[in-house]
Amino acid sequence: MANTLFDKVWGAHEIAVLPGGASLLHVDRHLMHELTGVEAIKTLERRRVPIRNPDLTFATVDHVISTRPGRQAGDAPWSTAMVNTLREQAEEKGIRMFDIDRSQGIVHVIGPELGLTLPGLSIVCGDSHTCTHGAFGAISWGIGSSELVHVLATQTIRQIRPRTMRINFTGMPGPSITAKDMILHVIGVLGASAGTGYAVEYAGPAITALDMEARMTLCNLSIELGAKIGMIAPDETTFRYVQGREFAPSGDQFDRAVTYWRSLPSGTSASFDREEDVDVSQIRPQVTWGTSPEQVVAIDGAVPDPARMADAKKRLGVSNALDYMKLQPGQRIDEIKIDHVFIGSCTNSRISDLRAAASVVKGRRIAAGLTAWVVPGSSQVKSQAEREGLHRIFMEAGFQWREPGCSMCVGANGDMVPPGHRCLSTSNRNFVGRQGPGSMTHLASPVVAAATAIVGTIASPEMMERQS
Ligand SMILES: CC(C)[C@H](C(=O)O)[C@@H](O)C(=O)O
Ligand code: SF4
Repeated sequence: MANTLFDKVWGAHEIAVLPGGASLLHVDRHLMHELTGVEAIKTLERRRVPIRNPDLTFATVDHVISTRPGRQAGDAPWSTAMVNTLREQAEEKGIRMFDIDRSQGIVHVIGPELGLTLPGLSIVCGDSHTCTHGAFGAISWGIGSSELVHVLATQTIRQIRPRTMRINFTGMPGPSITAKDMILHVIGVLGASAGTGYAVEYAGPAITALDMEARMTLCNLSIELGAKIGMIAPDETTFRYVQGREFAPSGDQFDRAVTYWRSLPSGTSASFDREEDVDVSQIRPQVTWGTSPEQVVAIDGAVPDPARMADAKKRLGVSNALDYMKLQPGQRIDEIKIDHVFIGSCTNSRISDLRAAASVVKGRRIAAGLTAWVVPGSSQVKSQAEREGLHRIFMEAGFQWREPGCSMCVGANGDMVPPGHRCLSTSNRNFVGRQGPGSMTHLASPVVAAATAIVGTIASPEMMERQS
């Protein structure tokens, strides 16, 4: 039996199988942000335990840092203190920190951008969207606070080996369909807990055709499918992306690395604990209507009607979500009026996302009364966008152009959608209160976000064109 991509990478990191069956794995890269990192380092200090390998921990500030132009730290005393504490800790412990003067950004955007994220590595971070890095063929997952302390102290992690699942994307999606639509559709079809206990590999021609940024968007939502790990086999697209990045191997070492990386993809006879086929050939742009990413429909569809549902539990779930979202059963998606548009987050804040959104917005104005933000994923993305003049396109249309960070994805820094307001967001979670207490979130792709900002009701670029 040929091994899967997951089995090969896992096997290369397994130091021992512990009594009870869990594995002890070596951690190649530990990524850190202020919201979970600061406390972990304080715990180590209290216990007088040194950091085992500070060279393999890489820190940035993203969750609580202000995104206001001219920002230095937080917008509040507590967030400023948290950012400054991480700065002091990094300095003192010899941890490399990507601060606002140097490649700062959302941890899952800067890892790949700096070449820290590579095929075949094990990568952990105290953050559930660490699954993003699986786009490179790494095993990469979010860890909890006690695990974080363990990783800092030992550079290893104890982990129960997940089962393997392959999701085969069949058919090629139409030209206006993005990776965000593909993964939201998969979550809609399989459900938000389908991946629980599995490491998922995404495969098929529709996956191979994606560029690296789109692959990251897709893997980013693995945790919304329930899977801590989501992976895509490394290929020429991956190697081209990695080559020349700051922390990627270079020269001879790059060639040797590529030789190894070519051995990683699942063999043709690899077997998985579970396989699913999902047809993406007919899908339309996807928009969530409820309070879980699985509550998703096509943009030209309608909100479901719980009265038509046979299953009592499902009926209750749907009607609770509709109540919270202040929507009527059967209401058309394109009739939903939006107050806020947020283009950002580790899902969709990379340069290709901003280019796609800017191409929709160019020469137009956002709808009257609507607030629209663009928050680039990193300072590298921001500078690149500014070199291309994208910031001007957004600002001339009435968008706010902010500094990099998580921002309104979770509102940890105070960037929140006001209570009772409805936001079309390019992020990955639409949970109750996710973007602020009483806020309502609809998830969609950057092009849908851009068109929605212009029209004022949920719209695709095609719908926007038809209206003008
Ligand atoms: C705050 C952080 C720990 C959290 C996560 O783990 O994902 C956040 O990034 C999120 O997206 O909800
Ligand atoms: S952008 Fe959102 S999802 Fe991503 S790490 Fe930040 S808070 Fe979490």
